[in-house]
Amino acid sequence: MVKSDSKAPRLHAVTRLLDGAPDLIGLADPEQPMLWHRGDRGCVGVGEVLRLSFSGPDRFAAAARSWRGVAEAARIDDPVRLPGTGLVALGTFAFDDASGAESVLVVPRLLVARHRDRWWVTEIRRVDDPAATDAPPPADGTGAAALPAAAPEGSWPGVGFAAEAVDDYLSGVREAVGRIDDGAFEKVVLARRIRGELPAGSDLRVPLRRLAERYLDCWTFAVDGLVGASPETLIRSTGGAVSARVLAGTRGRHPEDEARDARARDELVTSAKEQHEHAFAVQSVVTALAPHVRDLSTSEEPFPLRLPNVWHLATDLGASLDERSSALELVGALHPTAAVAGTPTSAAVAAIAELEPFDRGRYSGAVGWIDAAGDGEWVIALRCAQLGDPQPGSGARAVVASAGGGIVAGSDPEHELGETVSKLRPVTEAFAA
Ligand SMILES: C=C(O[C@H]1C=CC=C(C(=O)O)[C@@H]1O)C(=O)O
Repeated sequence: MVKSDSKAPRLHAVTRLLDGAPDLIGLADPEQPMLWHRGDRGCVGVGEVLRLSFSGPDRFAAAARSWRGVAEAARIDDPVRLPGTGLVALGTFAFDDASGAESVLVVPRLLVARHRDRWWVTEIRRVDDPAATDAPPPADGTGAAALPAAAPEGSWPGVGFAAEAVDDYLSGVREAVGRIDDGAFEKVVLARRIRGELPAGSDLRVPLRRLAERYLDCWTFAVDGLVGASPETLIRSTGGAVSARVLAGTRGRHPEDEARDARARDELVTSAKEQHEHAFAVQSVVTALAPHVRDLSTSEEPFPLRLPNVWHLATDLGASLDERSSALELVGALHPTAAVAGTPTSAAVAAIAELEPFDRGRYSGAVGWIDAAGDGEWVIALRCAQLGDPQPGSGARAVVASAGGGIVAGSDPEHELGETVSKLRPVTEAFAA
């Protein structure tokens, strides 16, 4: 492992267009998948040439600095020049400054990717690796690269989950509402966890495919054992254009009953409490982004975003980048938004540390990718599960999923609990037998 403070290793990245249209999920490693996927865009990483590891309050800034060093030292042969061609790292960052979870940037050995109707492969080698050559990926005679072969999909026994400490969650929500009434803060996001066990040899491409096929408006991801499908874009930064999608305010869906489902949506859109909760989240993103951008605009009214499991109140933001901030620097400026922490931020983060009886790890942190130009896409790590290392002997892996919700004046603990059940559905259904 290369530590963030060591001299930047020299990488050589070669990108070539692909002739065919590979099944990206099929190419993922069954047990250690590395994936970023939404509709007709995405990438799969195979193997690993570099891993940078970070922790503590400086983790985003240290990662941005290290990545800039790696990118500047790299040799990049990229005639394709699309978002995500050339040298790319995928990453996942912990929520809390004091988290015991590692934040990482990982550069795969091979990246197979798609942007609409263009497909490409990037091969990355370490220049200091004696096995490295200057040879580009094998070409098929037309200048396009040849496709790697996908292994057939294996078995999926399924994971059943058990809830942890539901009473602690309910009493935490009651305590938070009391503190809000006393004026300690205005909003806090409290979460709870569920836990399961994945038998050895399970093929994680099965839940990833389910998430990608079902959650079309979400980014399906797998980075260093963090697997999920998030609807909330923290930041997308490509070629000087910046965008984000802020979510806060939720109702469970009722797809089996159209009238009831429409009532849930209308109730969400007209609820003063939900609009209030949403406004905090939008304001936190606008305030954090404003120093880095110009021409910042938002969708006029929060709109109802329909996902298979929930309705969310959503606001889309767009802007032009005003300086040479990389996507990672923007992530560092934005995190944690009021969609996952609360308002004011520091009081909310302190209340989370006190009222949630666990380390969130990477849940509600950031997950995404960055390229050598500093462009990238990062989502808030929601609707996801963290897989542990294989246990000695059995090879089974712990699977821990978390979900939370914004607590404001008037929040009802049982209602909030129900909301976390809806938010956990992407994971519980994708991991089911
Ligand atoms: C904190 C979570 O969701 C956030 C994103 C959308 C809506 C939210 C809400 O309505 O409370 C949360 O702020 C989660 O999914 O665990």
